[in-house]
Amino acid sequence: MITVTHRRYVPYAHAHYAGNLVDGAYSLGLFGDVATEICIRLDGDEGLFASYDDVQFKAPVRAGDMLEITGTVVKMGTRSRKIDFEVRVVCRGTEGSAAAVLGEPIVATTATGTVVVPPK
Ligand SMILES: C/C=C/C(=O)SCCNC(=O)CCNC(=O)[C@H](O)C(C)(C)COP(=O)(O)OP(=O)(O)OC[C@H]1O[C@@H](n2cnc3c(N)ncnc32)[C@H](O)[C@@H]1OP(=O)(O)O
Repeated sequence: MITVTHRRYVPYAHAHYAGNLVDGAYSLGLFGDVATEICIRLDGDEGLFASYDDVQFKAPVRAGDMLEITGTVVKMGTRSRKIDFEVRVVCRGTEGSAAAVLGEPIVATTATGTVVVPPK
């Protein structure tokens, strides 16, 4: 099964809540981009997101985080592709412009969703 990984820096312009927290929808936007690449690689089309079965916000995403976003296709239907998603924080700001690579990535967001590609 195909896995696609994106890496993304979270700009401070996206901080939305106290403590520089980013809104949960930010992770869903990142999942959409990963799903788009999966659809292009599998089907030569950007595809359309049909639904999420489950979304879990397990730990905060903060401005200044470096994220790793993965999507793995777990089921191929005729036109539907079910995908498991995960956002992991791999680097985080400490103070001022100082930042560190985390020894153990933090799993921040997980989801399962379905994309649909057009008929061939
Ligand atoms: C990659 C990221 C992109 C985006 O984020 S795009 C922005 C958000 N998404 C949208 O705007 C999409 C809006 N929705 C639609 O346009 C349509 O709505 C769909 C194209 C998603 C589906 O419509 P239709 O093609 O007419 O569906 P069907 O012919 O009834 O089913 C085709 C396959 O898709 C599965 N499916 C349909 N709806 C859902 C659903 N809501 N959740 C899970 N699966 C769905 C079915 O089962 C079947 O699957 P099987 O081909 O494998 O047999």
